[in-house]
Amino acid sequence: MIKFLLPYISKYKKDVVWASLTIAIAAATSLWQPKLLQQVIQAIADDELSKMYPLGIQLIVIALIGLAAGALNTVFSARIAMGTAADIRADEYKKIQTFSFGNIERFSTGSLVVRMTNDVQQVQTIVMAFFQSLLRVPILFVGALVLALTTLPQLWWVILVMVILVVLISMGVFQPMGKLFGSVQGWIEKTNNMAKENLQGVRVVKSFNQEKNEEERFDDASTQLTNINIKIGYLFGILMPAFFLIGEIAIAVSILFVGRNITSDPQMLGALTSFVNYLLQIMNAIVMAGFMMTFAARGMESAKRIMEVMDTEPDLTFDAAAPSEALSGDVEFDHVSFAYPGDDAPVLKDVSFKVKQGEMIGIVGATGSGKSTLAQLIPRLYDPTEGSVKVGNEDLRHVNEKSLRNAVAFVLQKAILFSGKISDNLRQGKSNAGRPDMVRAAKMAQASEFIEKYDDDYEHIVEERSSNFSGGQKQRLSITRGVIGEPAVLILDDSTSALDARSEKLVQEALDKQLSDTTKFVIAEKISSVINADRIFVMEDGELIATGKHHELVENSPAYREIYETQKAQEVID
Ligand SMILES: Nc1ncnc2c1ncn2[C@@H]1O[C@H](COP(=O)(O)OP(=O)(O)OP(=O)(O)O)[C@@H](O)[C@H]1O
Repeated sequence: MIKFLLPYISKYKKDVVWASLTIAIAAATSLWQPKLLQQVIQAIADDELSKMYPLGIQLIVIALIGLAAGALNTVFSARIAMGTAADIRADEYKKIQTFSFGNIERFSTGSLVVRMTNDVQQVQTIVMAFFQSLLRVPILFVGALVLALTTLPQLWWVILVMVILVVLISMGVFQPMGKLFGSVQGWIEKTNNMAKENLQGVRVVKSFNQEKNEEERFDDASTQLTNINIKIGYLFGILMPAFFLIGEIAIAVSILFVGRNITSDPQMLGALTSFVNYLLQIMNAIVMAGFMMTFAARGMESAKRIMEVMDTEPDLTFDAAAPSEALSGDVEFDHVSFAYPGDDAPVLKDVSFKVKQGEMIGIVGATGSGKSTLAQLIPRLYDPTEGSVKVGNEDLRHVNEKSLRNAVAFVLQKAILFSGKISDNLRQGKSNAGRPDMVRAAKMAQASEFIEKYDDDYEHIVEERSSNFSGGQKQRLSITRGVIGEPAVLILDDSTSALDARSEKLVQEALDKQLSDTTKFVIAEKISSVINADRIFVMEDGELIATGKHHELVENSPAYREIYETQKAQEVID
């Protein structure tokens, strides 16, 4: 953890120096106070009231210096802790941006969110605690020990017994507490995921009347989290009274052994008072060290989880040396097989085809046959396990990332828009798009009619999770974003499913006419959506079992004929 944190903390060298200095001053003042108190008591005992004033003033000044040093230390520690946390969060976010789909799926989005928020918060807490107690613990411990021993050396054994007892109890309590803190993180992640899933799927929850079930599921996880926190509370509950008891017994024993000397030796009263003070400071230092270790255990767990993210190599990187170029719309799969990362079963098996620029390809097949998977390899969301994928006659492993992103637009069935304005979302497809580009693209996607009804048309707000648009509207906006950059290759993955038949036909006609040079892959459930395609690919269990025009396939491919006839019969029933 130290190796991980050091480069971050070393950015705040000046604050580290100031935090250390101020805490050393604060610790020194708390060691000085009992000595002054001893002198005050001595002055009272000696009836030397003239000494009282300067001593009283000294006490107040020391207390004020201690207070100011403590306050300043909090400021410097907070600057280090918050700065470090912000830098880690930014680096983690940057790292996650380099992740492939596979990387993100392996962590799960919920886990990545907790690792970027709650775990960073834990690290921030430990850094803060560290700088607030960094020098305080050793200075207090050694200082109070030496001062106690010089004040009443005959009571060395009281100190020894107390230190042994406090250390033993600390070890017994802080160790299980550290373990419990570790498991708290896992349960926070689980409850966060549950809350996220429930809120995102709130329509399903409500329409299937699942509120009660969801509540129970959440309650179970939340109860587990509560139970762990209660156990931590119990341990704290034992810890504090145990320490107080040890402290009180140590004080009582000290008084018992030297108290009777007070009448014969008046100096003994002041010495005893300051000894007792130092005893408490020694105990304080050990307890603080225990807390630090527990915090460190929790922070370590979080730092480990952050480091896992930072140490993950993106399993798909683009060739930085590849030159930027305008790729043509030719697409080729050469004996491509593919299994999802972490899965052995191939989802695509030895798929080969060549598509010429400007062709329109329909892709049909049963659900789970591998249509979307095939499409995802074209913008290189994954690399094939075997074989190669080429766009513009270039193997994607040797293509410049920007060139590929400019060449291939992918429109998903589940339209995802970002909060902001419609225009912001469209500019994701073409960064310098002006209003005429937007109007032209929206017309192609049959989106202009509804966008232009808004007073602020293309500047209309997209709310979080695009909740102010219907499913069909979202799909149209998503298609608009896909076509606005006039890509060399356009993939529509079931992305007209929420459009009525007439709108779907209009979109296809517009794409045919206005994007005639663009290669189009249209994945469709209904054959009627791709009946006019230049070629139709038929997928079955990850294999490309037939290709051809509609009438050819009806004649030559029994699998295609079966799908077609089933759908035709269904249409008659409908
Ligand atoms: N991210 C993933 N990780 C692991 N397996 C996956 C993943 N996505 C899909 N699969 C599996 O790959 C197979 C092919 O899925 P794919 O989504 O490509 O099929 P599809 O033909 O597009 O289906 P549909 O018509 O239902 O969209 C399925 O068996 C599916 O379970």
